[in-house]
Amino acid sequence: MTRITSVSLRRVLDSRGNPTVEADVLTESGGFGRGAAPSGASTGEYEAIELPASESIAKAREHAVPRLEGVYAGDQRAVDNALRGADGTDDFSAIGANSAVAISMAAAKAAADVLGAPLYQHLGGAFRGENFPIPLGNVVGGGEHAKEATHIQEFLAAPVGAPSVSEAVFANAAVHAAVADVLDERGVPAAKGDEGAWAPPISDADAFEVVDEAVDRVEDEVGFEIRFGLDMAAAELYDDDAEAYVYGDETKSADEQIEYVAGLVDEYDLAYVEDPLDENDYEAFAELTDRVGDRTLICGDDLFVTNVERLQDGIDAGAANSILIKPNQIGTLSDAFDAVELAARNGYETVISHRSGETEDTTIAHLAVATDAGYIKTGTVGGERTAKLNELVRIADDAV
Ligand SMILES: C=C(OP(=O)(O)O)C(=O)O
Ligand SMILES: [Mg+2]
Repeated sequence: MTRITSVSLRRVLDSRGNPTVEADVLTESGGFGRGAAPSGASTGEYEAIELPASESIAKAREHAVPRLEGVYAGDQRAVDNALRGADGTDDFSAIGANSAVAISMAAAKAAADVLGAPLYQHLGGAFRGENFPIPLGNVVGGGEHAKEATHIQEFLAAPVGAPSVSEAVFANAAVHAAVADVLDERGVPAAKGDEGAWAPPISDADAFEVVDEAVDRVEDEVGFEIRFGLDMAAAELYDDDAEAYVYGDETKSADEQIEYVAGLVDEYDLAYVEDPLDENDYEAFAELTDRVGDRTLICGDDLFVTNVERLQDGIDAGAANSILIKPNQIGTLSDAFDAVELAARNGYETVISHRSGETEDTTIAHLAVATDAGYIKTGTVGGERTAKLNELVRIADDAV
């Protein structure tokens, strides 16, 4: 029996030290699941709404919890429909997407617990667990995740030739360490940003050199192909009034930005470019994808916000060839699955992603395996990041 008997909610710390929502779901037969909401810093304009943790908890206790009692935890759509019904808005602004996503994930885990199956198998079925995503590892970063560092938000190691997920995870950690060596050799001090990437006070051009060198060194060491990619988080660089992308004292028009990114793809053989353009500019996304989409992934994060309607607009426009999936951007696992399925039906690659504010929750590692995602973006070092990476290693080792 997987009927939900209780849902409890509490405030816990996230990796930035901010309060976030944790949910516990219990079922009639003693199944237990716990989920915690992550939180973004460079959030997209069209994301579901996160409320202050205390307010979200109070609203969810009043409106959602009574509706969830008696619902089958194993029927994820019923759980998520109950959450949507309790909220009554399109963007979870009534109870908060933070409580919604924490409950949605906790219910899935409670159902898996009742079944005695790993979460990825409950979500993805019996034939999942053979394919693993390539982890994209943030090794240098700035933007909204670290002040006085690069304008580009994330430089991401992409160990595309790794023979196993474990070797890929360790390769990314080695690139992270090699970046520290290269920075040290150049006499550049570096703190870390929100996701554990190095946040050196250097130009974007210098960061490309540093990451390229670090990747080369580790590639020589491990003997398989490692490339790198970017999350430009360009909506954060875009100034609506100036109609330009602002890089400190320099600005670029949309055409110049397309030219710049296309040049970077070729110069550095980039495997992946996320949000290279503003979240409202489908047309520019389409132009860039037309130019370089045959040799790199152009991924929409703030552009699509895990939302099937925005993704469909992108598919119609030819904008991008991949989508970032962040369950808290949309509020439930069912909605996240719908976005993955629409993407897959249209030949878009999927990249399951963490947020810059994270917890020890490992749901996204299971989600990536369950959905057969090509990639996962979940950092490189730091406890809240390694929680997901180590879970992937355990799933591959059949040890969850
Ligand atoms: C993980 C990201 O950052 P945030 O969680 O701050 O949106 C991102 O932009 O992809
Ligand atoms: Mg992003």
